[in-house]
Amino acid sequence: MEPTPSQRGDTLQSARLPEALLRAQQVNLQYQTDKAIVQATRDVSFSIYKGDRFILLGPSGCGKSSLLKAAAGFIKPRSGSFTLNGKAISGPGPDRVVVFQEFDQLAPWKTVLQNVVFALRASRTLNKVQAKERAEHYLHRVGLGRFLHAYPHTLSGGMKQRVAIARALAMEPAILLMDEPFAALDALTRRKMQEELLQLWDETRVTLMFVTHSIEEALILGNRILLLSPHPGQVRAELNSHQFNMDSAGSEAFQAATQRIHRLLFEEAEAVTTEHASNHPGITESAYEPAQSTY
Ligand SMILES: Nc1ncnc2c1ncn2[C@@H]1O[C@H](COP(=O)(O)OP(=O)(O)OP(=O)(O)O)[C@@H](O)[C@H]1O
Repeated sequence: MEPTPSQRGDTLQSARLPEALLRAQQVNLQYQTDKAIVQATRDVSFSIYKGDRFILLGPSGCGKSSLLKAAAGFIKPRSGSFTLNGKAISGPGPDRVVVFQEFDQLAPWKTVLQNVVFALRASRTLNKVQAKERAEHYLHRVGLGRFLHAYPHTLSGGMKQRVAIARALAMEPAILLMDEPFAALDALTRRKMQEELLQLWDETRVTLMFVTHSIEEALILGNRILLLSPHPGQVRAELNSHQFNMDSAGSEAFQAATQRIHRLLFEEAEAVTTEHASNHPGITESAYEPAQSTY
């Protein structure tokens, strides 16, 4: 049967991509050192859509952190551009908040609550009462309601990281930029934090850009993964991975996806192009699919 005009419209609508929230176009990042110019990334392009859990995955030194810093506005591309909602990124802003690895993210002389309130007050959008209410709300959300008045040195690594995430979420940014946020944690805590991040995402649908060099972490957390080649980082492939979650690790499809990503990352580009995504039920290539609930 012929589709009705409205059905045809729906099909066209669903085939159309949404506007990108954050877009990198042909980004070349370089560092000038005493001795030489270090090319960190070469012509990297990608688009992150609202609600994505977008992962930058690649070996050490491929430029993941540099891309995140450039998206945050801390460093400027040598050429190419970053845009947020179509506007060029020219410096840091409250619409992009970064969570780093655990080390020293919190002021040790401030309580948990004061740390979050301070960040909110610094952005000058909330008064004292509003900032306190917002801070308490997000600290409860990450399960730290009983630790509002604790000092950072009395918290475990995982709890400190939760404060940093609550502080970032409390800023209600357009995108949360996370640079290996769980890398310094032990394996069990890391797994718990991954689970909590997915739960938080389910509740908030915050857009995430997440840097990791762990294939497993990328598959568990991401709905889309950008694979970068070894130094200097170039885009190797872009994959959809929303079908995996905390419970998938160890499954056959998960193992197959892990092996395939490993090959894509570490084998020669020519060998990679001979392989086709349809041979691998675990992950699909390129075509955008929005993030879905992880439970
Ligand atoms: N401040 C800097 N000055 C000079 N070179 C730098 C600087 N920061 C990074 N680089 C170089 O740029 C390249 C990319 O570094 P970057 O930290 O972005 O990689 P990465 O993929 O995040 O690595 P890792 O996973 O080890 O953190 C590397 O060769 C690195 O040595």
